[in-house]
Amino acid sequence: MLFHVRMDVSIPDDLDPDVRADTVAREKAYSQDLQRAGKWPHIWRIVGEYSNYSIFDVESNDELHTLLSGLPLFPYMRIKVTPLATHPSDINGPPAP
Ligand SMILES: O=C(O)CC1=CCC(=O)O1
Repeated sequence: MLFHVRMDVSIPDDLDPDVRADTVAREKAYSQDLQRAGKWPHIWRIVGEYSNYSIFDVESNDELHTLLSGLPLFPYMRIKVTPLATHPSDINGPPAP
C-alpha cells in the first residue's frame, strides 16, 4: 500500500541544542534504515520549508502508524497522510507486488 505523507517539522526554539542535534541525527538514521528496507522509497524537501513530501510503501495503516510514530522527530511534527490508489490512466499500471 502506497501513502503520500507530508511532514511539517517545528522544533521548539528552547530545545537544548545537544538534544536537538541528537534527535535530528537519529531521525536521519531511522529514515535511511527505512529507505534501505524499501518502506520509504521517496523523500523530498519542500522548497523553503522545514517540511518534506514522502512516499511510504507498507502493508497496512497500522504499519504506517507504527513507523511514523517511531520517528524521533514525531513529537515535533504535524503529519498529513494521503492513501494512494492506482490511476486508471497510468500507462505503467499498478506497482509490482
Ligand atoms: O527534515 C525533515 O523533513 C524531517 C525528516 C524526516 C526524515 C529525516 O531524515 O528528516
